[in-house]
Formats: sequence, C-alpha cells, structure tokens
Amino acid sequence: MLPSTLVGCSTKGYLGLAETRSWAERVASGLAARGGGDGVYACVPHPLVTVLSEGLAGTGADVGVQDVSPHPKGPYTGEVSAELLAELGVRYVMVGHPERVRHVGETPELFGRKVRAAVGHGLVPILVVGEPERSAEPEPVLRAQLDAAFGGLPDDAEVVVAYEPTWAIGAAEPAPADHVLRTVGVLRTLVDERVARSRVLYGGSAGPGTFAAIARAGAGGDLRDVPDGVFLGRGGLDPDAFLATVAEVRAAVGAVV
Ligand SMILES: O=C[C@H](O)COP(=O)(O)O
Repeated sequence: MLPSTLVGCSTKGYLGLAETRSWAERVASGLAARGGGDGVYACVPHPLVTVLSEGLAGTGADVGVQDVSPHPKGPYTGEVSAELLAELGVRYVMVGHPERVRHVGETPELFGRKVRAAVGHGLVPILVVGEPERSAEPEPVLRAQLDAAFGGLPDDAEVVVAYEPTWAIGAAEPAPADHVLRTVGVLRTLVDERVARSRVLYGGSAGPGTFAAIARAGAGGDLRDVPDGVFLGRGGLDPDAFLATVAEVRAAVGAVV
C-alpha cells in the first residue's frame, strides 16, 4: 500500500559515490530522530542503488531510481530491467521526466512501456507530468500524458504521479501555489479515472517552505487540490533541507486531516 504522504529527492546526476553515501547516512540518522522514514524515498542513478539502500537500511525509507528499461531480462545490452531493480530492493522508478525527453529523446509511447514493465515487476512508477510552457493549458497536456503512460495497466496497479511543470524545473522558484492547487485538482481527477491506487506530488524547484505554502494556500478549500507531498531535486541535495521538508510535509498534513 502506498504511504499517505511522500517526500522524495531525485539526486539526478549531482551526487557521486561518496556524496550519496554521506547523504544517505545523514538522512538516515535524521529520520531516526524524526519518527522514521515511512513515505520517504530517494531516486539515484542505477550504480548507486546499493550504497543508498545500505545507507537507508532500517529507516523504513525507500530506494528509487531515475530510469527503468522497457525490456525484460535478456539480450538488451546496457539496459537495467525492472526485474533486476526489484531484485535489488528498489521500490520506485521514475518515468517521463522532461530531462529524459530533452536529453535522450524519450517518447510518450516509451513511457507507457516503461510504466507497464515497472508495474509488471511490482515496482511503483513515479510518472512525471506537466505542461511544457507556462502559457500552456495544463488539462489537455496532462490528459494526453496519462493516456500514453497508463494504458493497459492492471486494476491493482499502484502509481505515483509527480506534477512537475517543465517551466518550473531547474528554475529560480517553484510554480505559484495557486497554480499547483488548481492543477493538482484537475490532475487527481484524471488520474482517478485511469488508476485506483495513486498519490500525486508536486515537483519543480521545490524545497523547504514549498509544501507549507501550497498547504496554506489550499487551507479551507478542497483537500484534493493539495498534493500528497513533494518531489525535490536540487532542494533535497542538502540532507538538512531534505529532512526539514519531510518534517514540514508531515506537520502540514497532520494539521489539515
Ligand atoms: O525530479 C525532480 C525535479 O525535476 C525537480 O528538480 P529541481 O528541484 O532541481 O527543479
């Protein structure tokens, strides 16, 4: 079953071996002092899975990766299969990030194959969706992204959808809270029409303060508009900032439910 709130960090290509080990150890000791790691995860490059899982061992936090092959085990040189990732104890796999579109040329059709491969081996895909430009209307973009990614999934599939408008990734600041609230409400409805078990996160230049601002802006409104947590990139590379965000999300959610 998916945790009710989620706070994750994708270290992208920022952290090397020693830095990942140190990040995991500092996060693990912080989580031990903050009620454990339920609903906490990090997504690292494949070669760093073992060092991350060793560092987070015993905390309850989960290990994720930034990509998964659409292919099964077999003659697919250089590919990392969902089956192997499951064997390594990975829980979450990112799919659909705009950096994979921009730098590697991945397509919506490929995202669908990756999602199905992940779900087929008990992994939880974190599908990254969002409109490419600030001026774009989110709903049709999100609808098309979800249609491409979630076709042919079994009824009991568990998925995480990270709303990351491309214009807010790697930016000076996150998307405005009112935009996030408006879009997460629409997104949640679209996701619920396609899969039964899901969580919806916000990502894009998020860090300490981002979730609290969204939750504050959404207080008194429809709770479905508030995401179930945040997915950090740069904002989570400092373990203290990451831990502060974990505490902030837990406190904000505790305050509204
Ligand atoms: O997956 C994480 C996001 O792309 C966020 O990255 P960023 O916080 O560095 O903008």
